[in-house]
Amino acid sequence: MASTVLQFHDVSVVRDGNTILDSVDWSVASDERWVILGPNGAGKTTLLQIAAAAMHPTSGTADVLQEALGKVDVFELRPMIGFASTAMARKIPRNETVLDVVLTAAYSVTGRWNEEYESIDLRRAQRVLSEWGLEGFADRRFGSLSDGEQKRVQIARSVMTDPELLLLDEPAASLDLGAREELVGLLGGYAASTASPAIVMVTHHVEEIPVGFTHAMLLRKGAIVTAGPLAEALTAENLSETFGMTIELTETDGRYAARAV
Ligand SMILES: Nc1ncnc2c1ncn2[C@@H]1O[C@H](COP(=O)(O)OP(=O)(O)OP(=O)(O)O)[C@@H](O)[C@H]1O
Repeated sequence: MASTVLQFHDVSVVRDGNTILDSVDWSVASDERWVILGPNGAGKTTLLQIAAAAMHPTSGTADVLQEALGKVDVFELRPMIGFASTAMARKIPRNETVLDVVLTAAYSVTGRWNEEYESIDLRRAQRVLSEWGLEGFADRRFGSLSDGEQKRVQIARSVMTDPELLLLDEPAASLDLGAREELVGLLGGYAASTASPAIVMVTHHVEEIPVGFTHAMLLRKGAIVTAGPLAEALTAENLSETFGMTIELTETDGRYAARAV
């Protein structure tokens, strides 16, 4: 049975007198796959930071994996959360091998030092690499990979610990069309598996929503425009309100495309 992995009640974040998140109520169940869309500065990354137990709300309550932020040791919570973002990627040493980038997730570190890895970790890392289309890449240096390959390594790293919640901040940003399609296809396959955790993905483009994603949140100026099942939330009308322009939305075989009218 599905359990609740995120429960936000009246969550606000204020920084330097600016309201970055404004009274957000949100609930995510373990079998849901969410996409979060909104203009630059809408608060998407801030929302993800709270979901990652990396930031506390200024007011309101946020339960992550059924633990209330502020009352739980976040260092116990974080290993159960996979988080892939550009900020995380910057911490990965360029000369680290792909295998070590993924393996070190088991120890919540970046950069291999003298840890002894169990063979079970090694086998899991190799399986995760092959699931993300990275067979044959184990010995390559992270810095020598293409953007698309690096993004897939980051996701492989974030699922290495078998998390209960997977957070992806713009996983397809800067990818060319082929690399994007490859990644969106892999994410769709991953999302379809009942063994996969709850997923929350921030993106700027509806074209990057994998087939099988179930829910959407549209954010504007820190406030929710709409949040709910994908078919109800992701409409031309809601996108137009979110981006402040008239937008046309099309859907073909579970993939979306949008443009201004
Ligand atoms: N520590 C901070 N102090 C002051 N302002 C901040 C801080 N962190 C974020 N902000 C501001 O909060 C707003 C929301 O930022 P956030 O990164 O969450 O937006 P976003 O929707 O992810 O944007 P983008 O799509 O451009 O990545 C921005 O205007 C940003 O400048």
